[in-house]
Amino acid sequence: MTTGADAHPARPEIPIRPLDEAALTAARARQRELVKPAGALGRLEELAIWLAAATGTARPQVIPRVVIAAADHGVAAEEAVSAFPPAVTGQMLATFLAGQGAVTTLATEVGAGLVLVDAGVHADSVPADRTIVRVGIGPSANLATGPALTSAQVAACVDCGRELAAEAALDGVTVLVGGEMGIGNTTPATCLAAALTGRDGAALVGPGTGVDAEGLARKREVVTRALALHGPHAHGPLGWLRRVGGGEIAVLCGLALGAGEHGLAYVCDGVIATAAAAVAVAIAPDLRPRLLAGHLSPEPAHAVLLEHLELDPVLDLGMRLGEGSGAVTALAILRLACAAHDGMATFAQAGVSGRD
Ligand SMILES: Cc1cc2ncn([C@H]3O[C@H](COP(=O)(O)O)[C@@H](O)[C@H]3O)c2cc1C
Ligand SMILES: O=C(O)c1cccnc1
Repeated sequence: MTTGADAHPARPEIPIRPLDEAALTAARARQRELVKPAGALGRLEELAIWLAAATGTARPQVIPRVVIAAADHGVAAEEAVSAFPPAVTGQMLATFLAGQGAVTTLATEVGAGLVLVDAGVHADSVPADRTIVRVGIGPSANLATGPALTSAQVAACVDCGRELAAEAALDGVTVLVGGEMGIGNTTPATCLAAALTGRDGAALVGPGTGVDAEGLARKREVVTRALALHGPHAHGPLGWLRRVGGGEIAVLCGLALGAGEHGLAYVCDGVIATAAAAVAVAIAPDLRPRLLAGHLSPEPAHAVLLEHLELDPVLDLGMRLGEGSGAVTALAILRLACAAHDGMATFAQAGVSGRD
């Protein structure tokens, strides 16, 4: 396997739609007129204004879709970095299909549509269901001994994510959530967090699914080894994505980019989805204002990524699952924010006296 320099350009040109200034101004003005003291709904006001700007309408609606990308990882098979076996990735896809996973129950409750993507699940454990979108690649290679993906695999995954965002826009979706399932994927996510922020990788390693002290030490060693192996050769965010990423992370990177291209809002979940979004922002910096941090995960790399992206999480509930579960939970708050923004009367309409 080659560790030669990355051949592809670091920053392909991806046109990101700017926020809609007119909708932003109109939504801000509306908030000032609603029958409450200015600012009294706190972050709910900001959320409605943000969604107005992101979706280009003064009275925005949350029409959500969750794309769950799944992949297996050579680093999980070969370096024992997870508390669970790789077979769980495909088994959880089957659980999602049955509507019985955490994210699927939460998504049903907030009325979000779901799309499942196979971005490299082991062929012997992936469900045969025809509704699953298939990128057509296998599990990533062990990032501790060589590049995780080939350039062609990265391109196929990123294109798949961008296409799913385009389809969502055509279907009238306004808010996209990227979720993931991939045993071992906190390891690539932590590598990417270190690479993008310049922080020490070992210090960003967390327990993921709950590895013991020995597993944690092994994970730190693996992350340190991977960063040392690839650092001298990696050029730009796409180079890092190829070397230390994974299929589901590349799909979610493309999904976030696609949200930017098609004028959708994008809600980041935990450490893996946020690492993917951070790669997308490194490729296309104009994407950042379209992102919302749904929640804060206790994985150390997550806080560092959010700080790097200057994103303030909506929720801090100690959730450390992934799947998109934290972002979907935040959709409930976003929906309430929009309900108040749209449904409240103005002072004039309600016949309520304004400030002295
Ligand atoms: C049953 C089960 C359901 C999950 N749903 C999400 N994850 C989460 O855990 C994995 C990452 O943690 P690590 O790097 O430690 O393997 C990913 O699949 C992530 O989505 C799950 C993990 C398990 C075991
Ligand atoms: O932050 C997350 O999303 C996360 C944390 C642990 C395991 N899987 C996902």
